[in-house]
Amino acid sequence: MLHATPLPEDLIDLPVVDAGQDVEVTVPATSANLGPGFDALGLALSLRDTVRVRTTSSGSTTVRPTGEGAGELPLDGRHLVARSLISTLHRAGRRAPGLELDTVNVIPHGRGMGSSASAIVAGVLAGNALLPAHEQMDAAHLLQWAASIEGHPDNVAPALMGALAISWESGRAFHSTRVEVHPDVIPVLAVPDLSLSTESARALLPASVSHSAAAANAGRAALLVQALGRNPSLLFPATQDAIHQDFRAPAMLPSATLLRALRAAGFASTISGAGPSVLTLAVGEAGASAAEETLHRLIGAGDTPGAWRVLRLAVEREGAKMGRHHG
Ligand SMILES: Nc1ncnc2c1ncn2[C@@H]1O[C@H](COP(=O)(O)OP(=O)(O)OP(=O)(O)O)[C@@H](O)[C@H]1O
Ligand SMILES: N[C@@H](CCO)C(=O)O
Repeated sequence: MLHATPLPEDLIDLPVVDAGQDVEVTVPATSANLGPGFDALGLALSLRDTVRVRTTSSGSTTVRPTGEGAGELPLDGRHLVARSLISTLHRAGRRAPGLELDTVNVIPHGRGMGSSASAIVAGVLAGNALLPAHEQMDAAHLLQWAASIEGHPDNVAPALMGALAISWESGRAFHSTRVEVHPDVIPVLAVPDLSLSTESARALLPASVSHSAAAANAGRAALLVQALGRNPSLLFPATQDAIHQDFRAPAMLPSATLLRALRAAGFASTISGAGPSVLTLAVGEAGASAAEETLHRLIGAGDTPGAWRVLRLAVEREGAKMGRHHG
């Protein structure tokens, strides 16, 4: 992920974008990996963060966050949305005359629900919208730029496009295609009160995996696209992973325990993103109710310490949305 960088001296002379602009962007949460699709598959979820950006002539950047993370996040240009916005302007050879950001955060942070990707997408889209029309990036470049800031495309792509995104890397370029999800698929999330940074979770992964594990994941990931798009009855075998969840389990033991119990009960459950939330892909309203009841029972049994939130969501069909305030 992008790290805080002070404005280098040679950027101070960049031309500014217009002051007095007022844009708003909303971006969905996402769940990446979905079991076997490590760094490739991601699903948009029906929770949205909102960011309103005004360009001012103050010469400084002020962020007013509310909701998730408020009180912990930086209130200036180090804030991830602001950093992503500012770097998008610099990429185009521009800078802001001054910025005011108001953010309403609903997506939990460090829980495997794509909060950093949503923040980056919000900043990149807002920055792009502040540029003169002929300097703005198209959809392919927005994906490329946002994924290069995040480091991998699997959250950024569904945050931009909605539904299921299949992403791949070719050389240093990220690509993605959108797949419509079967209407019976209902995501149910179990979100613990402890957070885990993606950076720490990635540090637990081995440099290589066996040929047989890679082959198993390739088959299940292919099956998962069919299961999510057309035949949800295949979701249980399609969500089996062999290359990342076990390696990360020591950093999220309650989540690993919950995942094992859910799969033993026949639910298509995975670790959401880098964890520690647990995602269940339920089928139909009855399936989602059964998942919720099972989750409450397992959490109540005391084998998974800590406080948990159970969220019955929907697959979000729409990706990030931009608007502009006038007057
Ligand atoms: N809306 C936001 N505004 C500012 N910073 C944010 C926001 N959302 C996330 N961040 C930053 O990103 C960090 C979380 O990112 P991280 O990649 O570790 O987890 P995640 O994106 O929530 O989970 P995952 O990538 O596994 O889905 C937060 O601790 C915070 O520093
Ligand atoms: N594919 C990423 C998703 C979390 O950002 C990971 O598991 O590390």
